[in-house]
Amino acid sequence: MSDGPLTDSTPVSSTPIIGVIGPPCSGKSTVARHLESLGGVWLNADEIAKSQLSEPDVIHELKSLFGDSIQMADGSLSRSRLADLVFGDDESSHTRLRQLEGVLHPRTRTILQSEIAKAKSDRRPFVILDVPLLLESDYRETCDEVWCLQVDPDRHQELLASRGWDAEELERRNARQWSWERKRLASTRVIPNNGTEEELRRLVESELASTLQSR
Ligand SMILES: CC(C)(COP(=O)(O)OP(=O)(O)OC[C@H]1O[C@@H](n2cnc3c(N)ncnc32)[C@H](O)[C@@H]1O)[C@@H](O)C(=O)NCCC(=O)NCCS
Ligand SMILES: Nc1ncnc2c1ncn2[C@@H]1O[C@H](COP(=O)(O)OP(=O)(O)OP(=O)(O)O)[C@@H](O)[C@H]1O
Repeated sequence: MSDGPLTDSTPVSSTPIIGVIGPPCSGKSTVARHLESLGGVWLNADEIAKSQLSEPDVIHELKSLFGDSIQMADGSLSRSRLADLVFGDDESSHTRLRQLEGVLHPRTRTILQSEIAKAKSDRRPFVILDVPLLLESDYRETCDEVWCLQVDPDRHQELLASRGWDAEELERRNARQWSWERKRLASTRVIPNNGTEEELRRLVESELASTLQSR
């Protein structure tokens, strides 16, 4: 492990951007959280997209697209109702997912780009770009490295269970993403996550050291 995060001597251009991708519920956020504890700036696209769902103009636009039933009594949008509308395997679900992405992705991209620019100007040691659809949304060229989580099927079932997801929930989301093989081919490192969190943390530290030393 290098002697700690890079200091202020980090030239602006050298803030490396590490993309983290992998199947749903495979450990991306766990990896990103540990990288953040090692000095990185964690940019979480899922959380940014979720935050947009409480913006009044987004609520208005999505209600006009999908109807009032997506809004709950407290005025917020129901993510589970939205998931049921967009993650089906019929053509109308595909259309609705494209409509939802059309509302959320441009906003998410603007925020991500602004946060990346800030991290560079602040000469932060590195940025973690935690974007499930990183490749599908053309962020590959933004990254200096892309780490792809790998999880064995049995282990994946355990992680899914800890989230309360069944195989069907995983499949309906997987079906709307690139295959794991295609993601691996576009990645610079594969991060197996088939052991304990401590083993994952140790692997993350050694891969980060390798990434920073190769700069
Ligand atoms: C439909 C929504 C409201 C469901 O919310 P929910 O809390 O159930 O899921 P959450 O947002 O935490 O996503 C969990 C996982 O689902 C998968 N997923 C989410 N959106 C998509 C999508 N558009 N295409 C494929 N997979 C997706 C990802 O693996 C993600 O990590 C939400 O997924 C959403 O708004 N998706 C559209 C915006 C988007 O594309 N987000 C991904 C950021 S790259
Ligand atoms: N090595 C591990 N040992 C035990 N639990 C783990 C391990 N890795 C991840 N988990 C747990 O599995 C669940 C999914 O992990 P995480 O949220 O990091 O996945 P994710 O890929 O970010 O999910 P999403 O697709 O929703 O973004 C979490 O409850 C997390 O605590």
